[in-house]
Amino acid sequence: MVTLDEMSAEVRAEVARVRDLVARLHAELPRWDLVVWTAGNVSQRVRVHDGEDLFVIKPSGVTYDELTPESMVVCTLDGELVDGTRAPSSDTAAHAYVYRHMPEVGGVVHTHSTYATAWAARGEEIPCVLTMMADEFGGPVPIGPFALIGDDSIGRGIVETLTGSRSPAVLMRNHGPFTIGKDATTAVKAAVMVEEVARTIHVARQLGEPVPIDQNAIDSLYARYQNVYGQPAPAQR
Ligand SMILES: O=C(CO)[C@@H](O)[C@H](O)COP(=O)(O)O
Repeated sequence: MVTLDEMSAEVRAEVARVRDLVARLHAELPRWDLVVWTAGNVSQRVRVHDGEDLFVIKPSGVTYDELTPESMVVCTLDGELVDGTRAPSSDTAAHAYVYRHMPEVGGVVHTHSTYATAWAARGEEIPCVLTMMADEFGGPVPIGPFALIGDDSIGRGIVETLTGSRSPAVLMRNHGPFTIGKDATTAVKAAVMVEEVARTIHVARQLGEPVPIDQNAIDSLYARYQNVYGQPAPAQR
């Protein structure tokens, strides 16, 4: 087993930075009411230029108020422990599978947020009937297959469902949302947004049938939000 101490100073410095970031991002899950007790987890890939990538994930079953950068666990993309004093998340295999099969993904988040998980319990995708959905998801939020925790099943379901999809979120049937992003911050944002739209559309459906948005409008909204929205990128010096 490779250990972190055997790696370059550059890798060790990047692992320390990602540990701090992932520990701070875990606090966003209870902050946005996306988890209770120890449910959910966040990870981020550590890109290693002259070797195999790693990723940082939370330790299993540790309450959010006890999570620190030092408690974060470092694993290989095969889910093998590289550094950490505690057992890694029970979703480590799922995160690892996503990182192995979706090289563009830098962050993975799992929550049990109430409304998104309610849609997962019914195995029904969230229809794209809000401009916010078109912005963030580029269409509906899809349902992934039922899969037991502990092996590659969940990871395979995430990859099979999201490969080729605009959506950064998948509702794993009878389980809950998993989100991906270019980094963990982006994946946490997707977790916050999928809960928001799940709740809003649930409320809308109590009052009647939501009105669909024309596909051309969805495409236009998605392109604007993904490429224009927000502050312009700083000019290259
Ligand atoms: O969904 C499950 C268990 O069904 C897990 O994702 C828990 O929600 C978090 O597990 P740990 O990350 O604490 O191991």
